[in-house]
Amino acid sequence: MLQNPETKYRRFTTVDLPDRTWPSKRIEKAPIWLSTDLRDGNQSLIDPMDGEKKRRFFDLLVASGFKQIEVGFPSASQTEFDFIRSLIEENRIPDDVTIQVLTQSREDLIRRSFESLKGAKQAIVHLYNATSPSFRRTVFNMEKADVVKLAVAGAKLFVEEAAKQPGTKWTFQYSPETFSATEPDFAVEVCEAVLDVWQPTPENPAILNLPATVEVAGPNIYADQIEYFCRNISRRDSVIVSVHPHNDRGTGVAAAEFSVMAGADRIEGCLFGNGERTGNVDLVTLALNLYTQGINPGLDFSDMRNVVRTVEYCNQLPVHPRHPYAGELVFTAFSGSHQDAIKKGFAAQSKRNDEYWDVPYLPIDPADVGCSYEAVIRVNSQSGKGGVAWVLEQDKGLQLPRRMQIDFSRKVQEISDRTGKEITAGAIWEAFEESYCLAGAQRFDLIEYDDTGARKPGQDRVFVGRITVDGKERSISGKGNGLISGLLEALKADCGMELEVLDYHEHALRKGSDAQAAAYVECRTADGRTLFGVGIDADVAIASVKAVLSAANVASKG
Ligand SMILES: CC(=O)SCCNC(=O)CCNC(=O)[C@H](O)C(C)(C)COP(=O)(O)OP(=O)(O)OC[C@H]1O[C@@H](n2cnc3c(N)ncnc32)[C@H](O)[C@@H]1OP(=O)(O)O
Ligand SMILES: CC(C)C(=O)C(=O)O
Ligand SMILES: [Mg+2]
Repeated sequence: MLQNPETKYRRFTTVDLPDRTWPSKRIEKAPIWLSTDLRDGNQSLIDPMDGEKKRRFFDLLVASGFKQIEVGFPSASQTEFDFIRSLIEENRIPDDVTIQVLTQSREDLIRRSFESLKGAKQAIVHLYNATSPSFRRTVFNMEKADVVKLAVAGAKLFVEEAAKQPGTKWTFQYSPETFSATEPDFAVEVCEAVLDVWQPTPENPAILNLPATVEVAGPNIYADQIEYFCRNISRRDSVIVSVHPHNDRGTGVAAAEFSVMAGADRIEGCLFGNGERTGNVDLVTLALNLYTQGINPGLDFSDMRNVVRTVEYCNQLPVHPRHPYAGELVFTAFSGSHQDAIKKGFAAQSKRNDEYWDVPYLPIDPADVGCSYEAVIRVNSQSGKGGVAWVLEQDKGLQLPRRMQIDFSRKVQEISDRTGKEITAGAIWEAFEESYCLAGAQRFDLIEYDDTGARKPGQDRVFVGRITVDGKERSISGKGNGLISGLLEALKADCGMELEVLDYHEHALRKGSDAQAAAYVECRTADGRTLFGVGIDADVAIASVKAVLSAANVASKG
């Protein structure tokens, strides 16, 4: 039995901001992105990355367009320190990319951090100390004034250490860790004290990073805190307001988006939301959320499978198959009505003149993240005729007429009900061949035919052919006003197979396939059954003859 939460957990205090403006704002441009995969992401891994994995991740981040990358916590370990040294000494940092390192507000750690950055063209050094009541009480045993002193001491050391390395363009960053659980006015007070030391200017701004170290409230409250901070911090033009949402309540992405609406300029997070506990905010989702609003995110995830592969390798953690934009299943519909709508959506999209993406159930064009359209529909017992037809069309180029789709979909449904499993494109094709007697020896098989006799308007055509019937060769002939009716007549007269054609379709197959045409017939048998046949051949006339024989074979099966 669950405990009574009323006596166990406190409600989060809201911010007194009745004139908040962020809810009616829109995001108009991409924020500055900072990937902390190599620091916050790395510190959450079971086995932290070694130098090789860190380098691979770093290269991926650069290739994806990140201009600011937190590369580590240099005072944490020799591995961290050496990795940062190797980036600098091996000249691996592009000129337009700035690396960032994190340090606590402790003298030895700060000095070591600056040491790790010797020779860097530019760098962001990131200072933090927790500021919330619980941390003040429990972790530091400090009053507010002492916490301010701790931050100021660190800030002063930054200035001192930076002065020793004038060849580097330094940017200073301060995080009041646990900002979202800190009294809003105290967060401003600590940051003001740090700014007083750093004296930022619009040309050389400081970064104030406001973390939801643990996400303890709804994203709207975080946005209120950010708007409050932006309104009350001095020197706003000399400060880059950065946010660092974690995802403990599962609303990290919403918190990040709301906070940009509330005035934040920059977001720190990790690819696919890796990070402490439930993770840092997911930068892939944020970037592609912007992209699907028509805003260039400045990040490139057009080869998503490669991004997923590399991140999975480096983190030794899987990306969930339903992860937004990136999971293996996020563009896949199994259910019938979704498949129907997607299939119609693709057809409508190709007919429209504008380029705007508008396909039901697909908020992004899968091609934009390097995915093919084949996987958008897969078939199981939840699927309908549209889905089955889609798979056949993608896989074999066949465009089944509507009533044949219904006929074949029933057969696929029987299989999926029986197996309870997904039916692959290969299994669908096998079922198709089996249903319409396309593979192996059949009762009626075409050897050859001729209908090239003289034709005059109004004159009947004569179908003369050789077929096998139950494996034995037989000559057949029949008259009709066209090829198919001549064949029907021949089948009736010479084989006792009476069929009436109710509907006929044919289409060319897409370039590159061996066969060039497919023909479909819907027939009624003498005993009133309706059934279908299909013929596929390089020659459209032969395809139609095969389609009728396919129907005759289906009729013979009973
Ligand atoms: C929210 C975040 O992600 S913050 C980043 C967290 N990341 C990491 O901690 C990864 C790297 N860290 C490490 O490798 C180690 O913690 C080190 C090397 C930095 C320090 O290790 P140690 O010296 O053994 O100290 P330890 O980790 O136990 O730190 C706790 C001490 O630091 C103090 N401390 C914690 N944060 C800070 C801070 N931001 N500024 C100053 N002191 C701090 C604590 O009060 C505690 O002090 P006490 O020993 O006097 O009680
Ligand atoms: C160090 C800070 C920015 C942090 O990672 C956090 O508070 O989550
Ligand atoms: Mg963090």
